[in-house]
Amino acid sequence: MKMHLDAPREPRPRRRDLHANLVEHAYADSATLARALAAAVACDLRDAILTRGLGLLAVSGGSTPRRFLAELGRQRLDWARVVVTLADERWVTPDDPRSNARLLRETLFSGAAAAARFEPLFEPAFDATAALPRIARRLEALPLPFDAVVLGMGNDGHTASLFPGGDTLEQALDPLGRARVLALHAPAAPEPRITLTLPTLLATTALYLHIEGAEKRNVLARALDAQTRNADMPIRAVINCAGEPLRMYWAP
Ligand SMILES: O=C1O[C@H](COP(=O)(O)O)[C@@H](O)[C@H](O)[C@H]1O
Repeated sequence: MKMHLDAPREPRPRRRDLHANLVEHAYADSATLARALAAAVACDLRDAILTRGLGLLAVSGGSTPRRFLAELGRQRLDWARVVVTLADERWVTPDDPRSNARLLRETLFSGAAAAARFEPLFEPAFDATAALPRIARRLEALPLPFDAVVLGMGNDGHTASLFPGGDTLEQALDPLGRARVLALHAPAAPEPRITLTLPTLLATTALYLHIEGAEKRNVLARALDAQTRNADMPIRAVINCAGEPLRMYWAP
């Protein structure tokens, strides 16, 4: 397994293997976690810029990553050489408070990182399904693998917008599936979603899971239970299928 450095001068995290393919980095609080995760992702991007001239990053939305995204935007990086997309998007307009693109505008892209190129998972269209071909064309042009993918997780075990009960979940979880991105409707999701598929999320050099709080830790433990199926809690499919151990960043 590869070693990597956490943020310089920060207290060392508690680090332990929770599963053959899941390494936990536990921090004392959310602010320390955000700095450490931002420093780790910035290292991945700088390395990629040196190696191949650009850094390719996918980040998640929702409520958890706000502080991390703001920290990441403050990292010293040649942002003009970075391409950013989302792991998933809610089917709302880009100025809606639930838009993950809006979250990025308010955090990651509020300073120097605005020089990065952003590939949104949104196109003006009648609905998510109608927008999909245009979004997919843009995503297919990205030079995968990603250099870093940062996932979140909901309390039902969804990650990106791979929701239990989603109408296209089986296709989205197919490790050999060809689609990079799909539209998905799920009973638990308040609006239709656009999500990167499992093989797309796993096409990355570094794969992170950012979760906070005791409840999400318990959700993760349930996902790893022998009785759980990938389709019940899709985060399980990510952990089991990732080519490199998933780096879980957690704080209480
Ligand atoms: O809807 C979503 O939920 C998950 C988890 O969000 P959180 O608010 O519980 O942190 C997120 O990872 C995903 O990107 C988002 O669209």
